[in-house]
Amino acid sequence: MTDEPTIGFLGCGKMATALAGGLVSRGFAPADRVFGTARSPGSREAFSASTGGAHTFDASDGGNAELATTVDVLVLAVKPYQIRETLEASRGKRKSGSLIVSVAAGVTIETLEAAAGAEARVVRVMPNTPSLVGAGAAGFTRGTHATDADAALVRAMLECVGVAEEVSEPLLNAVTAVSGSGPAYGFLFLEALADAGVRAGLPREQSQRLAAATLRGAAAMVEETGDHPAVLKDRVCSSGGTTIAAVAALEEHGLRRAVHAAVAAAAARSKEMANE
Ligand SMILES: NC(=O)C1=CN([C@@H]2O[C@H](COP(=O)(O)OP(=O)(O)OC[C@H]3O[C@@H](n4cnc5c(N)ncnc54)[C@H](OP(=O)(O)O)[C@@H]3O)[C@@H](O)[C@H]2O)C=CC1
Ligand SMILES: O=C(O)[C@@H]1CCC=N1
Repeated sequence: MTDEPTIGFLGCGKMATALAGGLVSRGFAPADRVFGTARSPGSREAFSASTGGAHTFDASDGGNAELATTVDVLVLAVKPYQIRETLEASRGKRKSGSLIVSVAAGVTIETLEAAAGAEARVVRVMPNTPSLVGAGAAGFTRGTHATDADAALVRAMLECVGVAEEVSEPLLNAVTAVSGSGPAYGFLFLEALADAGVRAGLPREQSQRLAAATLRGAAAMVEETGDHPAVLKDRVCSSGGTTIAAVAALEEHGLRRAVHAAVAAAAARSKEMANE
């Protein structure tokens, strides 16, 4: 493999577009070393636009095989139920020495290796869509034949667009539930906070800007101070003040229970998908 590997996304939908877009805009790979495949022109055009012109192949017209032949890193980014079939179809067509990276939720290393063929080097990744803006959070686990160099390459890719944690495979269900699906929880909370601000009288755009900057600020405080979130929360809560009144309302309405239930549901679903 060269210093600058070619990276191909088999399936160029929402996750592939976010990851590829982030990798190109953050300088991990120039657009002419990034490729994608999909069946519809719409998917391919959106991928190309978000990556500054990465070339795409038509999956309905032999494009998946062309991609497999072309790239050093083959990122499987179709729906989980399509992974086995598309990976089996790439057998005997993949570029010599290429690395397979799957971003599919719930599809195990065992399934990937069985579909890819003997000795295939596989890394399983759970990224998230904020990769597009360099604020991703990902977990990954290496397959039986993946080398230290493969793991280092995947880590470098993921760290170019955010943070990356190597975990044992069973923990990928938890990673999926916390950071893979997590942006949706953040967006839901942010939408609710902005709505509530509108209800309290703020114009919509101002409320949304304030809500987004506040959540970003809270996350940055946790990351940059290393303080426990509870300590930071306590510093906002003046005795008899506004914040503790709001915190009490959140506790009464079951915020913590709701978050626990959400993460447990996502982790259970991820585990279940391994058997589908
Ligand atoms: N969305 C997210 O936040 C995250 C998703 N993931 C994982 O990423 C994967 C993709 O999810 P997501 O991006 O959301 O889904 P999308 O539906 O947005 O993307 C799937 C892509 O696959 C293409 N496709 C379908 N069939 C084929 C085929 N036979 N050959 C090549 N391409 C094909 C689709 O385009 P077309 O229909 O035009 O062919 C589409 O571009 C999933 O496995 C998911 O678990 C992981 C982490 C986060
Ligand atoms: O909802 C899903 O199944 C995918 C995996 C994590 C985020 N989106």
